[in-house]
Amino acid sequence: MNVGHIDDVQELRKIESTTVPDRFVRDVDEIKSVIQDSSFTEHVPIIDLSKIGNGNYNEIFNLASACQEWGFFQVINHGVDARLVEKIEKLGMDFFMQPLEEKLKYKMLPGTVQGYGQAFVFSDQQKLDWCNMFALGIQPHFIRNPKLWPTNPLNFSECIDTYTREIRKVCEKLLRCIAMSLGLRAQIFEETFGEAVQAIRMNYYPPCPRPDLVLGLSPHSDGSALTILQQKEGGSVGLQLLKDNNWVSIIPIPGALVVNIGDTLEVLTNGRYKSVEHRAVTNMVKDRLSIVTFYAPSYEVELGPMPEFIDESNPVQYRNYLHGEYSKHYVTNKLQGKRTLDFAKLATHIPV
Ligand SMILES: O=C(O)CCC(=O)C(=O)O
Ligand SMILES: [Fe+2]
Repeated sequence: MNVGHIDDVQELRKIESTTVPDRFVRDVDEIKSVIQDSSFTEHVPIIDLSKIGNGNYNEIFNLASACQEWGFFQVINHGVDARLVEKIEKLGMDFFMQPLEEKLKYKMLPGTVQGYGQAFVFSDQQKLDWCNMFALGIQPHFIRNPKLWPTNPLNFSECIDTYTREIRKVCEKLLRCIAMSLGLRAQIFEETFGEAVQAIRMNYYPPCPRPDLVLGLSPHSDGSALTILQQKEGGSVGLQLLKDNNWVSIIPIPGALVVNIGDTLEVLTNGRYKSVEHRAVTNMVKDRLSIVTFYAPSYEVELGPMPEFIDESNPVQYRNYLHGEYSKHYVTNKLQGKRTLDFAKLATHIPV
């Protein structure tokens, strides 16, 4: 695989150029509406997780509509300690601010998705994202690569361990709530998933001299069941989702977690809850750190639409497959909107 030369965007930033290398410059149609129309003010729904814990059916109803209409929502009162959130953000920033040489000790090798670098680059023709990533497999334990767990900054790895354990509880709780919002038994996903796979990715977007020409992260849907994203306060607004053909910015609520439906839940619900295409854009003066958790079924689990979502007016839309096969397909293809899910989509028959 020849991925060509991949510039490290933080190093580019140090040159203080007013231009960006060609490999980062997107085609016009790809970039459209990166500069937001400020009159576009729709907000993703807000879900109060503490209300659901108290059996508030109204909030479950809100969750159902958030999943169905948006595929994205912000969660408040999620129970993760604010000090832990602050700590991982600080250590994450400290990690990215280290000299390149230190970070390259954990280099993400071409074609792999763990460590420091740019994932999803497979050819020297591919455009690059204005982003540095640091990713780790967390659970089950066998997906961990201990060589990639940093010794610097001090306590970073320990903090990742604590943080991911806390976030896992939120994932489990959210999946129970989502099951209830679909009229299913709360434990159904837990039972289906087996020993769930959990991974973390920190995305660091330095300021960019030409935010109008580049993307922070290419449009994609997530291959997970559920994704939880936390963003450092004071950073730029960067995450956008595609709704009714418009890119809508998610304005962060301090302390909230952004949650989105991944491809796996789309398949399981036979398209009732769909994964939504999203991307990140950059800013000329502000940087941004996002800390993202991907939560998915065990690799050995066979997935396909659940019978509860199939009837005469809702024919089967996806085939059955092992989650491990999908996961492999996902990480060996470039990010390209929702195209990755074609892997599972059945051809739709147009009646004649
Ligand atoms: O940084 C962001 O806002 C987007 C991150 C994301 O979509 C991802 O890591 O899958
Ligand atoms: Fe994503």
